[in-house]
Amino acid sequence: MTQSTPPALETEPLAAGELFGERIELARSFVASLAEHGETLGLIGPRELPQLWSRHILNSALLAPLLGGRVGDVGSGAGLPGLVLGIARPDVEFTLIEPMERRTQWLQSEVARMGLANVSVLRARAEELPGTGLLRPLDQVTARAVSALRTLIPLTAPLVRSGGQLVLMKGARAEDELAAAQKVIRKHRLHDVEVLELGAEHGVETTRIVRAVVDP
Ligand SMILES: C[S@@+](CC[C@H](N)C(=O)[O-])C[C@H]1O[C@@H](n2cnc3c(N)ncnc32)[C@H](O)[C@@H]1O
Repeated sequence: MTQSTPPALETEPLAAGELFGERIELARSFVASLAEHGETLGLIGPRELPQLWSRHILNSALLAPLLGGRVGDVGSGAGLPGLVLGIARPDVEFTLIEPMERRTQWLQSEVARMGLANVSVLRARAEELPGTGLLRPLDQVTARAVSALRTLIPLTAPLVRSGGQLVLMKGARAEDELAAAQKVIRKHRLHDVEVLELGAEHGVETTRIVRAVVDP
């Protein structure tokens, strides 16, 4: 019987230094830990290793310049984008909101291992948080690969203070999802809705962000 060789971890792209600056060692440490444990813990698939830096880590880090204040990341999973952003932006306070126990344990252990004082983990479903007192209204909410905008906006907008922002990572279908979400955009009184394309400025795969101001 032949044994297949596990796919190799992607070599760190040049843009990583640009995006993480002096935090690059912490980013490397997170990538190494995710590469070692991610598949066993069901956080990433085996085919993700050859694209771990470019498809996941740098893709998440692209949001860093858009953030400030208190930020919640809904559905963090392995830590994308919230934990990566917590590494890149130690001046911003992040709450990683994730309902699955195994994933929150992973997030908590990584936060403790890297000593990230600006990152906390909350085991919850986003829609169950408003009114509980567990989370003060946030300045911004991020999310990546959680659901289509039509369902994501009702999960995220109630967590944001009046005048705060949604910063939602979307792929090529951003405009289609926006068209299908017009009803919830009106219901949650979102305005200044825009699609930003990020990545080209760092020579990495581009990603599309839907950003909107919440005005309840
Ligand atoms: C496909 S994974 C994406 C994880 C990560 N954001 C990424 O980009 O790799 C979706 C994550 O959203 C979480 N999730 C699903 N519904 C949620 C909800 N209502 N509130 C908070 N998190 C939720 C799931 O547990 C899961 O970890």
